[in-house]
Amino acid sequence: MSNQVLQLTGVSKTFGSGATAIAALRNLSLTVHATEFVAVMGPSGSGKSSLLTVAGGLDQPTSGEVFVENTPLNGLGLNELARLRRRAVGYVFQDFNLVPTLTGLENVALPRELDGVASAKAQDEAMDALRQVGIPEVAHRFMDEMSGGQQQRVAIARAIVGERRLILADEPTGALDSATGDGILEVLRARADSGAAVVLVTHEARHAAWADRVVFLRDGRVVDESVSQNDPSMLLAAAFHGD
Ligand SMILES: Nc1ncnc2c1ncn2[C@@H]1O[C@H](COP(=O)(O)OP(=O)(O)OP(=O)(O)O)[C@@H](O)[C@H]1O
Repeated sequence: MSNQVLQLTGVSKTFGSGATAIAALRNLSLTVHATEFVAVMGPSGSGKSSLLTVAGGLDQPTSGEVFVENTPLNGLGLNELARLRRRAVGYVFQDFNLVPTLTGLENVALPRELDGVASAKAQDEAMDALRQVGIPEVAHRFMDEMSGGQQQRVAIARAIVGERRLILADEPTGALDSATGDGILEVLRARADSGAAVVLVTHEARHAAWADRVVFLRDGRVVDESVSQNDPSMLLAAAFHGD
């Protein structure tokens, strides 16, 4: 299907080798289409973050293939991979990964400018993204002048700026109070509704209710998938599987 934004086929990821090898992902396959919002849940160590880093081309699978917008990542050189990541993939890291010497606005505009968008346009887009996550007031502040929650929202704005088609978010609401966290889920949902594919790692069953589908991992494998938004049985399943 042409509207596949992310496809993992038979992906395994092993850290280390020999007796101490750790299998983080085992023969995992997953397809996420445009307009789809998928929540990934599972116990600590089940491979959720590994799934995201491999899906976003930040790490290579040990075996199997990853396609982003039908482009096989393993066929790309480093520069091409970096370009594809900037253009197509918005990534929210657990530890935000913001540049401390840049302002909030500059952090959000940076990937667009690196991609050749004129500075004024990149800054307009960045301001729009900061408004969407509810913090236009931090545009001209540096990281050490922001709360943890504000930094987290800058990281989310950077991931959604410029209409990226694949949004990968690793526990993006961790530093936020529940009302602000819900606001972020709303932003991610709206991104999916307007054409992006969204993959969210979360521990919170409540957040999974925003998703079209919940994928449960255990020991690096998909052990269950629940479909249908706002289905109470899905919430129960999510609560059961969460740790
Ligand atoms: N860089 C690494 N080197 C060695 N082992 C790793 C590395 N990254 C992850 N692992 C191991 O791979 C397995 C899966 O880790 P991963 O971080 O993907 O799980 P997770 O489900 O995201 O966990 P959490 O919910 O605690 O963040 C774990 O056993 C972890 O210890």
